[in-house]
Amino acid sequence: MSSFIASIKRAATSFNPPTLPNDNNPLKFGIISTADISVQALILPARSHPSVEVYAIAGRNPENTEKFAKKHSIRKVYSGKDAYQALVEDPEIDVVYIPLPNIMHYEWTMRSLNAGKHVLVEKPIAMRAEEARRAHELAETKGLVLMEAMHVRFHPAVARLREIIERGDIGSIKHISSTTFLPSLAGALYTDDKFALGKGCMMDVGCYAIEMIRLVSSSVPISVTSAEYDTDVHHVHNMDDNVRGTLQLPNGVTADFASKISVPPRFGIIPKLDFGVEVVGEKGTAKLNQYMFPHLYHSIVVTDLSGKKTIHKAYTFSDGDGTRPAGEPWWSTFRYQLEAFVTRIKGNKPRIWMSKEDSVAVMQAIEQTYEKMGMEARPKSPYV
Ligand SMILES: NC(=O)C1=CN([C@@H]2O[C@H](COP(=O)(O)OP(=O)(O)OC[C@H]3O[C@@H](n4cnc5c(N)ncnc54)[C@H](OP(=O)(O)O)[C@@H]3O)[C@@H](O)[C@H]2O)C=CC1
Ligand SMILES: O=C1OC[C@@H](O)[C@H](O)[C@H]1O
Repeated sequence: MSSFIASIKRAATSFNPPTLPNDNNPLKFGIISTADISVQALILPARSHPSVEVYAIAGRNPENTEKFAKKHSIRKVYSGKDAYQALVEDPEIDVVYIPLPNIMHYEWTMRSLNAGKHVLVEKPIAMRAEEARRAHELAETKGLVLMEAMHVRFHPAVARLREIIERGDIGSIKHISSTTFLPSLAGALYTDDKFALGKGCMMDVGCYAIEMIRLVSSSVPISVTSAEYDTDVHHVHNMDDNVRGTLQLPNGVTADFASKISVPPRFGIIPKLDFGVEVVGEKGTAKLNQYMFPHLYHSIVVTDLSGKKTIHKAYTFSDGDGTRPAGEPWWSTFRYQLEAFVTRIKGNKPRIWMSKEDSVAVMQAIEQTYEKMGMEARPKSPYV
């Protein structure tokens, strides 16, 4: 009962976090578009980060954009046809956050970097591994920070799972299984026009399943050995859903993943979500249940060969210091991600990072999955 109440308290605080005053010279963030995800991914996390001010927003529709800015107390509004470019050129802005449809990520990352801004771009970083590489090369040349918002990496629960594996509790890894099942209420149904925007299950939640396998195994490269999909929920011939795949990792380790964005509710009403990663080792297994919203609840279940189970949980880090705080139990993956991103911009080393190599490896695995499914690859960015 007490853990249920603690979970409700964490959920309530994460949806309505305390607003801390900004420090003297906060980083000014500009958001390109009024995408819903910016609220969870940046606007709420920024409230409790003294070094972040969500300063500007750009949207295509003036009325919507004004309304969004007012609701979230954003000072500066750009709207209309040239709004995105005007925002990236705003000399006041230090960082651009890009929650645009996937097909637009590469273009607006390149435009923002060329305008001298640091960039936080939604997952997947681009349409192709080559675009991810080029974007990172430009960031390196310009001395700017670019990071793909692969938020599931950043929570202490994931770090704890890695510690358990690294200290040998389950012995050497043999197999990893990873699942991302999103309820149909939360996943947008695919229609024909979504292909051009770069949608598809692998570009949506499938990339998390791949990322979790990479993360717990610390493996680059990985290679996709088989993949299959269904189209029977959306009935759109080139839209993958219910993807199942297998992977080969270094040292003979194997993996499988399954991803769906349209899992029907249990009994017609209870949303069913499953974001789990299970690692099978020679001395036991370790499973992290619920890596997507781990601040709400999660568990890491370690089972030894005799069947004995030990449960671990981690809502904060145990080694907090001045540049890398321990966090708060209600901090979401997005709040920890923002902490790491700002730490890097300030020239310090974050505990966890999503590097160029990580982003390129995820994109490569997505490309390989489409190829193995015998499916048309998502379009490349038209931006040159
Ligand atoms: N981390 C997470 O948990 C989540 C991440 N995401 C990621 O965020 C990104 C955006 O998600 P998505 O579902 O595509 O969001 P939307 O379909 O809501 O699109 C985002 C915004 O892009 C702008 N836009 C510009 N051109 C177009 C266009 N041609 N069609 C539609 N919108 C356009 C619109 O803003 P405006 O009109 O204001 O300019 C729109 O609100 C994706 O990369 C997705 O992977 C999404 C959900 C959750
Ligand atoms: O990243 C995501 O996670 C949550 C989903 O609702 C969304 O479709 C996806 O892009």
